[in-house]
Amino acid sequence: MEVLSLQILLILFFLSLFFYLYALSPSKKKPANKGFKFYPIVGALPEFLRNRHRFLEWTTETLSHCPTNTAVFHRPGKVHGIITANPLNVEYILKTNFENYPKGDRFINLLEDFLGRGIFNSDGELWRVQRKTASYEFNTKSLRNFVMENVEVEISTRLVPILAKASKTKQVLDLQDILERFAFDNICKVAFNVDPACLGGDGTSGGEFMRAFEDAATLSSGRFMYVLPVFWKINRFFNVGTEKTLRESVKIVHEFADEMIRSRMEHKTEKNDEDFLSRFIGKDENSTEFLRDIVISFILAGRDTTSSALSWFFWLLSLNPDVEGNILKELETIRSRNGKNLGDTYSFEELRDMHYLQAAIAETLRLYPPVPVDTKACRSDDVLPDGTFVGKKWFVTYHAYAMGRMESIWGKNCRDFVPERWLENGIYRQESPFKFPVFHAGPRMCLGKDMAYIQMKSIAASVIERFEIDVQNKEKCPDHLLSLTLRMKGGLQVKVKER
Ligand code: HEM
Repeated sequence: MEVLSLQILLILFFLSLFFYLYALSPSKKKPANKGFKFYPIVGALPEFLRNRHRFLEWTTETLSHCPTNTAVFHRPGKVHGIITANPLNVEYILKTNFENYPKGDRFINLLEDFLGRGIFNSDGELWRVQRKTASYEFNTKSLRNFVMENVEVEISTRLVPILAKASKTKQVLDLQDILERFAFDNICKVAFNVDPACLGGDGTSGGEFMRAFEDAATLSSGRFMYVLPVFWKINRFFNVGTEKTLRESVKIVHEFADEMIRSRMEHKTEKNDEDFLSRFIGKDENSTEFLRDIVISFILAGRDTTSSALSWFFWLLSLNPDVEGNILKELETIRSRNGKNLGDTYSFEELRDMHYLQAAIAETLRLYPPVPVDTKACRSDDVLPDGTFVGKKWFVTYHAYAMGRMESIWGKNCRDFVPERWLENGIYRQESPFKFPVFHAGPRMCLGKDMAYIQMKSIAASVIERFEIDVQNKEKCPDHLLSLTLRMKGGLQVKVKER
């Protein structure tokens, strides 16, 4: 409580100072490039506090008014950085001068209590070693088959029965919650061949693990929103407030993962080696802690990303019945071409042939990227391709959400939902990952992209061909809930009806 009062006092102090100095003429020092307003001493803090609840829209508006879609950001305490939505800069940061833009200590420290130094939260040699093993495993056919199999079982034994039941009882469901449970079950199977049964099953211990994981992810990422890092560090030191909850959640997650690892190591030869943990355990030199960090990073990466994408996809579909009609037509064509009945499992090749569905999902990702902003640290002074200077230790953020809404990249209809923009003669066409960095780009590009599309297309196809999804209050765009991924505040309330 005392710590909270101290924070409030400090914030009030900064705000009073700001009003004293600038309330009557706030635009005098406006930078020439129309970027963020900033003031001596307090930097962009007043603007940040005023817009924190609409962070993505505020930063998108600002970037779209800057000549090169890049803006400098000053916060108190020597925290400087740039935010960019410029594809040339993105290519330079993520690929051309990759070594100069690591995640950096600031980012790593924020997530370290939870993620340790897993692939998602490490740089340099530690990252390289994990990346090498993981990229080999991600490209194996056996992993793809394992994923396909698990997705199919989860769809047919849990997802479809839940929706069918709700269709009979006319119950309102939170589709986002269902998709998150689906993704969590799925990624736990792939990560360590354990079924937490969060969707449908009784989910007793798995449910606790999922809730703790959720809290740990949300509270760790909440540290990004502190005005000064010292505030969360004080809370952590005294073990109060959200830091106390975070510590408890992390403990549950770590204990659950440690137990999985211990038992798997004891019964090494009994389980088949399809999941990630077994594939990494194969290398004897890895410690339990190292294995835990890797597995937790994978769960984090594969958990909320696909469910976030699909939640926004179903909301957009409810506003665009013509797109839904085109997807239904595509599915019918594939079924009749291959002599399949409604409800039969789609093979990998059939999923690959769903070009229109892929385009509709990519279009969703463009407008609602699950990882809307991503931050790196600058190792030494540099100048970006658009001429922006970046200083040593500055943060460098690329803004995937803003990039999806830039007229300079996507043209006049950049805010419209148009799957056709991804198609050339009916065939899905990839975009440059620097224009569309939704899966990151360069050496650290997402390893789970193909896995994610398999999962998203399988779920979307199975749901759309069997059910009409009636999104409640669909005209209102759901509010954003920013944790590490872009989720919907209050979930996605739907009624379903069997076709
Ligand atoms: C729609 C779904 C997904 C999106 C949009 C997405 C996006 C991203 C992004 C933006 C990054 C870079 C994060 C950073 O370094 O700051 C990333 C990294 C990563 N993703 Fe995904 N992801 C998705 C699904 C998945 C899935 C299902 C997995 C499977 C486990 C996965 C595994 C990974 C891994 C391991 C990394 C770390 C790569 C590295 O640092 O070398 N992703 N993803």
